[in-house]
Amino acid sequence: MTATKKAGVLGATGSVGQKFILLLAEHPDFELYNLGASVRSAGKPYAEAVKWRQTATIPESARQLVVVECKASEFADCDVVFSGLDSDFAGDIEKEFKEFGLVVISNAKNYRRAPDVPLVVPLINSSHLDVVARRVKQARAASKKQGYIICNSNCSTAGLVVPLGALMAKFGDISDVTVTTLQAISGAGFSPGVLGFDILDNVIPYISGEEEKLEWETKKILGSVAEDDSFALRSNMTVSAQCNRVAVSDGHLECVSIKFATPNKPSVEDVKQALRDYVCESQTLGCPSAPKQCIYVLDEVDRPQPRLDRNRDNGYAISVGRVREDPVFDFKFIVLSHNTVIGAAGSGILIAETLFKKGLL
Ligand SMILES: NC(=O)C1=CN([C@@H]2O[C@H](COP(=O)(O)OP(=O)(O)OC[C@H]3O[C@@H](n4cnc5c(N)ncnc54)[C@H](OP(=O)(O)O)[C@@H]3O)[C@@H](O)[C@H]2O)C=CC1
Ligand SMILES: N[C@@H](CC(=O)OP(=O)(O)O)C(=O)O
Repeated sequence: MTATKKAGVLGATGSVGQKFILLLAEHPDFELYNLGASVRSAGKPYAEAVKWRQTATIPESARQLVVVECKASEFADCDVVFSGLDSDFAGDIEKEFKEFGLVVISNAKNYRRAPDVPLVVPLINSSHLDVVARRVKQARAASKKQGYIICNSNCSTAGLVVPLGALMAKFGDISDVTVTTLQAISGAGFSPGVLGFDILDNVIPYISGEEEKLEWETKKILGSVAEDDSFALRSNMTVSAQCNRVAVSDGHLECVSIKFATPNKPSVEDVKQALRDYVCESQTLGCPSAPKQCIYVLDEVDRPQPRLDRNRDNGYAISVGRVREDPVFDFKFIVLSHNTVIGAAGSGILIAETLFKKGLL
């Protein structure tokens, strides 16, 4: 099958960027067309510019592509641009791309709180893309090219909101959430990343800004779209997060407790079944990267585990285990998500596939 849409990747040499290269290399709809990174990398063939850290080898389709600077004019022919840029630089660069009329799907934090920017975890709130759909249709009717930014969430937030959203869809509002994360080192990126000496034989109980992101982004993602197309935060939910860095390469594990707003509580078996039954829009649309199952509920007492479970459905699925009653809240469980796939590059690709299926790219 020949890919029909040209894709650019910004930050192509980084932790998220390398995952984009792997996931897009054989993609049926998107062709790796332009790769961007800093001036340190620009001008070199990708294989020379990148310090490759994936277990799969560099795809042939990327090896010889010459990395360019992240200037919108270099990406003028792209139908979609995926950004895995360092957040120190993503703000200005993504804005320039949007103003140039390009579609940017960003992994950086810079625009997640912007009132007109959808913050999307495609397994749970792809409905927020409707805002973009309306803007694109209006622009097309006026024969204009519409640039816009869509953001992915923080990687820990992506894992958390999937079971929360699935349970809210079945049983109604959740009023209280506590989450303690054990986050992989790939989440800290490669430049400079976590020093081996700091993480070996150790756990670091602090990740800058992470707890605030989990507590805020969850409410935007699980919130609604107001009549004026702004995003209304879910105000009746309190989220409390504690974040830790652990010596795992990929895969964020999260210990979650939840309390439902309703006095009529489901049983543990009802909760497990609702998670297993959950179906997302990218599945019903037939998006090529959609997981076979959004949420795998594991019954083994010692699962999920990052090394054993992070690659379910190529990293696009979430694993949930140890679902049980909580003596303080209602239920507690463990969530595992692949931080650079469904927590980053994979989410971006599912968003683009959803736009493509809906004729918006
Ligand atoms: N890692 C993860 O699990 C997740 C990360 N994110 C977010 O995604 C983004 C990328 O993260 P990550 O891949 O981990 O980071 P890395 O540090 O691994 O990669 C950063 C990328 O940005 C490029 N870059 C740095 N400076 C500039 C510049 N001045 N101009 C253009 N490009 C530049 C680098 O290019 P060069 O090699 O040339 O320096 C590199 O390609 C961040 O905003 C991060 O917060 C989001 C979700 C999950
Ligand atoms: N901070 C996350 C990675 C991430 O998602 O960052 P951000 O929210 O800035 O995109 C981690 O360290 O694992």
